[in-house]
Parts: sequence; structure tokens; C-alpha cells
Amino acid sequence: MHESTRLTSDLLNRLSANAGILLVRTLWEYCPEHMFIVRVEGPTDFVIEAINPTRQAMLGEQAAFIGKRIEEVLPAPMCHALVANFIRCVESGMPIHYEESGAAFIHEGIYQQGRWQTLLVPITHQNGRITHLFGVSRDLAALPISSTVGLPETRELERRVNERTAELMATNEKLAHLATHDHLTDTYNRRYLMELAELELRRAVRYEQPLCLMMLDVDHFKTINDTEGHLAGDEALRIVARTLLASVRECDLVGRYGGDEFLILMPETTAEAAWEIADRLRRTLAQTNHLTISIGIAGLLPEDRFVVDLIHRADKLLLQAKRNGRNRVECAA
Ligand SMILES: Nc1nc2c(ncn2[C@@H]2O[C@H](COP(=O)(O)OP(=O)(O)OP(=O)(O)O)[C@@H](O)[C@H]2O)c(=O)[nH]1
Repeated sequence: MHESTRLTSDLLNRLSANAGILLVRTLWEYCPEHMFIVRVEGPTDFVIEAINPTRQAMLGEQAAFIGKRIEEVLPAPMCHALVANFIRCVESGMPIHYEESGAAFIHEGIYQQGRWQTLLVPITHQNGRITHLFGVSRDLAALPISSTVGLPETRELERRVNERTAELMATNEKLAHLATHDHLTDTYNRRYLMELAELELRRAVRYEQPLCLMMLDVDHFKTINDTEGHLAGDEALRIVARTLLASVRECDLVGRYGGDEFLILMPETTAEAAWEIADRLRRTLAQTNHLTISIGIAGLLPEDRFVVDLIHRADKLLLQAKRNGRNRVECAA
């Protein structure tokens, strides 16, 4: 295998579930190519399940396509060619490439001539059955026409389009960051943390791996606000967040749960290991910033179904740490 291909696949293999999901989501949201997912209902039966924003922008109303069979949305000749490719992909069980041309549906019976180059990848369920096909289509009509490529006005237009695209992507990235992060501490916000945590929990249950949830709260934080002011309180929260982010692994999820409370979800971590990490965190903050924290740690139990199950136990243990004098860690496997 080519060295760079091997390195890339190693890197992809090492991605945690949340990093992998983020990567796929980012590609799905921002990739300028057309993407779609088709559900395999039978040997010749295919239903459109999802269309990415680039394709939505071309097709107009997304809702009109989702849940429809291919033959309901495409004119007959194009539909037959497409379904033949879907069948070829399912039968071979391998990614395939194909080119297609024909009328592309615009809206209400209006079609426009189009030409596409598509990569189709089968998605296999754990039981070995191909349940979906994932397609990435390049609109060949949208590629620069070779005879105009060298013209100065074409180059200027291309430069402006690229500049605008880069600006839009940067804005989208900022918006995505704002929607998923806490504005004060730049850790994950509660909603996004819970979303990622549910995925990690399902992964841990499926692969029977340990998982720990740490809930921590700054001791006497109200006094910092009352004696030094709210800005000093804000800065203390930022210090705690920076220390947490610097102390945990890349695959750990750090988020602000609310006020002066933070959560850390630690995949593939036993309660003993989590206790060590928590106690090191506690000592680091106390020594370097004179801030003390109390921590409750809950380990995954076989009966746990949702992240709140772990949160309830970690919260109780945090309360216990406060009652037992603060600046300490309480843990349950
Ligand atoms: N500066 C600042 N304060 C906040 C923020 N969010 C919540 N708080 C304050 O954080 C304090 C939380 O206090 P508690 O955790 O209830 O109590 P505590 O003083 O930390 O006492 P113990 O937790 O029992 O040790 C409250 O006074 C809130 O007003 C914030 O974003 N910035």
C-alpha cells in the first residue's frame, strides 16, 4: 500500500467516535460535491434517505425527495441507468465509479440536462447485509470549460469565487463552533456534549469497554464572585477549563454542564484510572491556581442505558465530596 494511504488509514482508525462523527458531519455539511444516501429496500428497490446541503441547493426542496423511490423522482431512462449502477454496487459489495448523463430534475416537471461522475460506496450492517449506499457525485457541467480556462476574465472570476467560498467556509466553521461550544470556556456546550456522550456510551456498551464520567464543581466559587467580582469568577472558570483540556486525552469529552460545573467523559477508562486523573487535576489546580475542586466519578454499569444514568451517580458522588470536606474525589465503579 502507498505510504501516505497507509498513514491516512492509520489516522482514521485512531479517530475516536466523536472525531469521526465530526469529520463525516463536516464533509456532509460543507463539501462542495453532491452527496446522497440511498436505503436498499430490496434487490431492485432503492429509497432516497438523505441529501447533503450542496445537493439540496441544486434540487430545491429537500423534503420532496426524502423517502421517495428513485423511480418517483427521476425520468425513466435516467432512473434505469442509475438503478443498474445501484444493483451493480450491491452485488459487488465494493465501491464503484460511474458516469451518467441525462435530465436532472429541477422542480415540478422541469428537467435540466446534466452530467455526473459518481463514486458509490456500499454501507454494510454488522450482520453483513448492505443496508445503504453512499454516493458522492461531481457535477461535470460545473467544472471549468477547458477552452475558457486560460482567459484572464475567467481566472479573475475563479479567483473571486474561490475567495468567496473560502469566506463562506470560514463563517460556517465559526457558526458550527459557536453552536457546539460554551462561549466562556470554549469547552463543549451542554447540548453538544450530551449528544457526543450518548454516542460514546453506545460505543462502550457495544464493544464492552469501560467508560467513566467525571462531574466536577469549583469549591466556594460564589465567594470568588462575591469578593473578587464576576470577571475574576469568569477568569477562574476559564483557568479550570484550560487545565482540564490540557490534562485529558484527545478522545475525552470536556464540557461545561452549567455555572461552575464541568463534565468529562472518558472512554476506555476504568474507575481506578479516572480517579488517578481526577486527583492529579485536583492537585494541579490547587497548586498552580489556588483553586480547589470537588469531583464525583461514575463508571459505566451494565444496566446504564443513557448518559443521565451516569450523571445522576456522578452528581450524588460530587455532593458526597462536598459533604466530606471539599477538595476531594469520590468514585464508584
Ligand atoms: N463569574 C461567573 N459566575 C457564575 C457563572 N455561572 C454561574 N456562576 C455563579 O457560580 C456560583 C455557583 O455557586 P455554587 O456552586 O452553587 O456554590 P459554591 O459557592 O461554589 O459552593 P460549593 O459548590 O458548595 O463549594 C453562583 O454564585 C453563580 O452565580 C458564570 O458564568 N460566571
